[in-house]
Amino acid sequence: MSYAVKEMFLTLQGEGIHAGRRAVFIRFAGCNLWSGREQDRTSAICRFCDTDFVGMDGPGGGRFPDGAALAETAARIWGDAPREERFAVLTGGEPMLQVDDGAVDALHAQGFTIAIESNGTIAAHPGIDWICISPKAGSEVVQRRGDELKLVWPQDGMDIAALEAWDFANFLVQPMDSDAREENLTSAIAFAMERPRWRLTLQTHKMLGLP
Ligand SMILES: C[S@@+](CC[C@H](N)C(=O)[O-])C[C@H]1O[C@@H](n2cnc3c(N)ncnc32)[C@H](O)[C@@H]1O
Ligand SMILES: Nc1nc2[nH]cc(C(=O)O)c2c(=O)[nH]1
Ligand code: SF4
Ligand SMILES: [Mg+2]
Repeated sequence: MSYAVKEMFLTLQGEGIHAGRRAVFIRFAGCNLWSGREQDRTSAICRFCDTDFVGMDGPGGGRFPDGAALAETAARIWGDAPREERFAVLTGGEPMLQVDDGAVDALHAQGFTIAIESNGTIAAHPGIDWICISPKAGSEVVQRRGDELKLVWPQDGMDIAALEAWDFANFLVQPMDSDAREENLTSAIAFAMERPRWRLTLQTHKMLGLP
């Protein structure tokens, strides 16, 4: 199938266990928890999104006819750095609306280790090498195992004990970026102080001025 990609760019992973790692980000267009239109935000399931994922008009974005075209562009963006370190982060929008065998096999054929950032409402593709799930209150998460669970905090109506029963190797709490970011940071610090199983993660790319 073809893929609608908002943007594709080289940066450092800003969040989570792989923070600081060189990565090609592939931001797929569209999400199942919000249309991406501001007028729909207050009625959406996910209301705090910090990302423009509408359309295919960003840097490196476009319609890719098949996995080979997607992966060749990712490899070109990775450039001359060592091939054995190639690392791609599939995000969006919700990448699992589009990611399929064609994308995963072609990225692997180009030597990429593949990570995903997903809301977990659609099962992750089994070929993905690193699964990060970020649950959203009011949604049904079906992907309850993976490498990192990244809880954006605070979120009303989140059952933390239920999250802790899921099968993740790492439990991370990330302060919500909003007009209340300072209170949210204080709350996220308190969350991690009270629950030593959870680690604080910050959106370091925003501090560094990286995309
Ligand atoms: C834009 S989402 C795209 C991937 C997927 N739809 C998801 O929600 O996981 C990428 C990451 O940013 C997080 N995020 C989105 N808005 C945020 C905000 N305002 N503050 C902190 N993290 C946010 C999401 O929870 C997710 O972990
Ligand atoms: N540098 C950088 N790191 C990120 N980690 C997760 C991101 C995302 O939007 O999925 C993101 C992003 O947009 N930029
Ligand atoms: S699920 Fe992810 S991409 Fe969709 S609106 Fe929420 S944070 Fe944004
Ligand atoms: Mg982001």
